[in-house]
Amino acid sequence: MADALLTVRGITRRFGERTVLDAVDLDVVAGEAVGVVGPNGSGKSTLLRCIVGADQPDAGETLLSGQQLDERRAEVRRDLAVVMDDIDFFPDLSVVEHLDLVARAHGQRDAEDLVDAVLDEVGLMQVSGQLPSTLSSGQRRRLALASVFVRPRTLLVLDEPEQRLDVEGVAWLGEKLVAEKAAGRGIVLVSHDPDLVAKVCDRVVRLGDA
Ligand SMILES: Nc1ncnc2c1ncn2[C@@H]1O[C@H](COP(=O)(O)OP(=O)(O)OP(=O)(O)O)[C@@H](O)[C@H]1O
Repeated sequence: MADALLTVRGITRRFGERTVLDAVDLDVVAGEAVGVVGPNGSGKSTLLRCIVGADQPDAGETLLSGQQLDERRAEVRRDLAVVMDDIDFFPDLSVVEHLDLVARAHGQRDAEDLVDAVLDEVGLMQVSGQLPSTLSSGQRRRLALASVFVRPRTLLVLDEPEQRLDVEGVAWLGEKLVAEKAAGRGIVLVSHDPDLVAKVCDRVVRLGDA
């Protein structure tokens, strides 16, 4: 059995009387992508929030590489790359400065070359000197994705990463995520794009069928 990067057991989340997640299990091993799909309101984002520690489940546990998630530990933060809702950017740091900050804060060697390569890959080179407030919504999404690809990562947790990307952007994202798997990384992908899920995911967990 390959290394278990993520083990989710019995995650249950209730809001008032409503049980949104009822004992959900999910495993991701190295080099594997698991899709999480289901209709609006079925609990996909809630599940991801529980996995990354942004929300507290009523029951169940999440293990990263066999250990409880503790975001205070630098090695845990290094392993886990997350793109959820729009991330907040520093209003006074340019695109390249954001990526440089993320790469250096995570101790990446050759940060400058890495940032250059990712800027090129995500199509932000031309706007690299601009502030986030001057980017289009799709460009801001690309910046959020670029932030993941300039940092170390073992497990990617992505909530609708294709949002607001153009057709070429979604095609690029699919190729990139397949390459991430080939590099031995694990992926949890929430998406409403069936083609992206089919291209990237080895298995699918469906929520909201109860
Ligand atoms: N903090 C909260 N308080 C009350 N209800 C909440 C809270 N967070 C989520 N919910 C409810 O839980 C349900 C699941 O929400 P969630 O955002 O996980 O759905 P989703 O599957 O990601 O939906 P979408 O496809 O629209 O993104 C929704 O009915 C939502 O209203």
